[in-house]
Amino acid sequence: MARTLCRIFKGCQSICSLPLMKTRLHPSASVLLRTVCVRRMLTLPFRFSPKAQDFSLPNSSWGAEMRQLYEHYNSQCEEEMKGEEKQDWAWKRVPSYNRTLKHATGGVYLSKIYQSKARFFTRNIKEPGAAFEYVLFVSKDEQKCVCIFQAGHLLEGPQGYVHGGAIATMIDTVTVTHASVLTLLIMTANLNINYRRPIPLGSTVLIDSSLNKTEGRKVLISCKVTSTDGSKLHTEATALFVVSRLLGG
Ligand SMILES: CCCCCCCC/C=C\CCCCCCCC(=O)SCCNC(=O)CCNC(=O)[C@H](O)C(C)(C)COP(=O)(O)OP(=O)(O)OC[C@H]1O[C@@H](n2cnc3c(N)ncnc32)[C@H](O)[C@@H]1OP(=O)(O)O
Repeated sequence: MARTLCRIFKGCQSICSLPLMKTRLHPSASVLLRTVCVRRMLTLPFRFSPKAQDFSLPNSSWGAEMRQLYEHYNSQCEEEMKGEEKQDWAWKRVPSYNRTLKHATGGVYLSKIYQSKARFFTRNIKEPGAAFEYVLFVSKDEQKCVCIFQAGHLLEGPQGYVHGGAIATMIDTVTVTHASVLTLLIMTANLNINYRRPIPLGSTVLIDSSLNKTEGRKVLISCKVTSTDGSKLHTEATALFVVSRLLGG
């Protein structure tokens, strides 16, 4: 029991320790939601499991480019010591699980009872590297989110290139994660995508997401998919998220 409580606490801590952006929606509602979630977890007869695979860590399928970029951002995640003072991190890696509730709780596995077969869309293929291989980092200072995405062979659309729906899925995933850092319980209301240049299957690309503005319950984010050196623009998009009415907006 003590261990379980400790895990829940750590899960919530990891949510709270995610980059808290300068612009935030409903800060009190967000804290309230987190508190309510924890209370619910504690009172319901859920089964907990310590086994929560974090899919955003390197695996054998990652190519050299993916690894290099991962190292680049990951090295900026560590806390730096300057003199006596501990400096805050510039970037933070966002852990990724195959159930939505694990996302929201930072890895705490709540239940095998509720929709036990449900799996997060981008994390439901067992073979590493076969489909969506990605890792996300968020930047507190720049209010940005960057995703390194390696497109596996199961994502084919036109021969040799990535399916437009798979690209849309990744854009939705990256921007929704970015918006989730601002507030929980959001839904994609609008996703507007321009496909400029096809993405070769098996290649690694960067997906950059920037906060445009927040307006009441609305969060507007823009997103670009480019080659890893930034020279080729593959896709650009804007996304609108609406905070659930549960938060009293
Ligand atoms: C360590 C821990 C890590 C934590 C980090 C977290 C990581 C998180 C990662 C993973 C989590 C997993 C999450 C994955 C999910 C992926 C995202 C999806 O695929 S979502 C599914 C697809 N979307 C739907 O199914 C929505 C269906 N639509 C609706 O439910 C409603 O229409 C909704 C909620 C979007 C809005 O409904 P209303 O009744 O609440 O609000 P109204 O009054 O209609 O709109 C509010 C404002 O928004 C504008 N609006 C609404 N829809 C719009 C639209 N399509 N275009 C433009 N404006 C729109 C309206 O005009 C209004 O604006 P005015 O306040 O008047 O200025």
